[in-house]
Amino acid sequence: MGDPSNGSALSFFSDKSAKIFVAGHRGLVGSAIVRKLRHLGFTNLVLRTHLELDLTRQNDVESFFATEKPRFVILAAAKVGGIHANNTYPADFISINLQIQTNVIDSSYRHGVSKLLFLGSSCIYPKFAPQPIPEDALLTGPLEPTNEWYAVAKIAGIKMCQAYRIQYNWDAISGMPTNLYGPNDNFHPENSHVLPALMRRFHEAKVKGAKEVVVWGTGSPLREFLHVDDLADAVVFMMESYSGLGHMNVGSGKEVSIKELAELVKDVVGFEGKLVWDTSKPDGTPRKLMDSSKLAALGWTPKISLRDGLVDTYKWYLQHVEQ
Ligand SMILES: NC(=O)C1=CN([C@@H]2O[C@H](COP(=O)(O)OP(=O)(O)OC[C@H]3O[C@@H](n4cnc5c(N)ncnc54)[C@H](OP(=O)(O)O)[C@@H]3O)[C@@H](O)[C@H]2O)C=CC1
Ligand SMILES: C[C@H]1O[C@H](OP(=O)(O)OP(=O)(O)OC[C@H]2O[C@@H](n3cnc4c(=O)[nH]c(N)nc43)[C@H](O)[C@@H]2O)[C@@H](O)[C@@H](O)C1=O
Repeated sequence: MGDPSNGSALSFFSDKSAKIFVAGHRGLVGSAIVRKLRHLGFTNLVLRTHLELDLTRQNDVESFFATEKPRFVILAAAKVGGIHANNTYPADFISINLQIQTNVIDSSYRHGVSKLLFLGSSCIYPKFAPQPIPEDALLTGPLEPTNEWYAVAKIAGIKMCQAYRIQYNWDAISGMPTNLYGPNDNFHPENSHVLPALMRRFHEAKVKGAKEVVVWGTGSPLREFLHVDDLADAVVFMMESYSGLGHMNVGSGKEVSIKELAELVKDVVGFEGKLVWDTSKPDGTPRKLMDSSKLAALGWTPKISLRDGLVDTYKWYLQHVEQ
């Protein structure tokens, strides 16, 4: 067995015709990765919608890999949602995610994929982790209860990549993004994350001339936001430049309170009424700023400010979601 921290020396950028399976290509993250890969000149992307290939079905995933034999896999398919969805559908969040990632990681290995990147989330860390959160805070304390089922699945994904690297010297890496936003986000009123939920609510209130908008929780939790185009840039960067055993944090390094975020979204959307806080809704984890210095030391930094990213996302929302 070789050194599990080395993995493959194959360059991702050297062959733009290499077959790449981007799982979850219609989602927020997958669609940004596809945009980035196409922009870089990659020509051989293999893509399947959920309807065409349900990744929870082991036999179908197995046949897909046996037929398509991709060289690279970027796993951005998952059951995803905000605090309410995570808290309401714990069985879906743990079982669907465990199934998708187990099927895709194992079939990728067995069908000769050269390198796979698995995406987790900053919710893998303990609720009261040191801030900013270093990668080695993983499994040092209890999880935030509103998303522990999803977090346990994501931790299992990291460990599965590590186990396959250790046992088979296979190049599977994991990236842990912070809270993301951008084009193709989920703008569902209840099941989405805070940023798209507020953008929609403020927009609808502005259109209707409402006097106030309800925002969940106390407004005091702190969150770190990253535009999904920055994440896609980090993903291709890691595909080229990182082949290690440890998972890698991917954040903007900047945090805002939910109250500050709400004021910013309100301003970008142009809603002029007031905010009302519904404290019967959960705050979730009080703070989760990640320490992304490991990735920065390899040479990657984010480029899009929160305000610029919000303006860009609101333009997209007006063109694509608003009726
Ligand atoms: N959004 C965020 O703030 C964050 C996301 N992440 C991670 O990034 C990754 C992508 O998330 P995001 O883009 O936001 O999620 P989305 O919900 O926007 O997209 C998820 C994608 O997964 C696909 N999918 C879901 N279930 C299945 C299935 N059973 N079979 C096949 N495809 C399926 C969906 O396909 P279809 O469209 O065809 O239904 C969709 O394209 C996830 O691993 C998530 O944990 C990490 C941190 C933060
Ligand atoms: C990315 C991450 O996303 C989830 O964790 P979260 O960071 O808590 O995500 P959230 O965006 O849903 O909420 C952030 C904060 O914002 C507040 N908040 C206000 N008003 C609304 C609102 O209208 N909708 C939502 N969803 N939240 C609101 C809300 O009460 C909370 O204090 C994980 O489950 C997990 O999926 C994960 O990994």
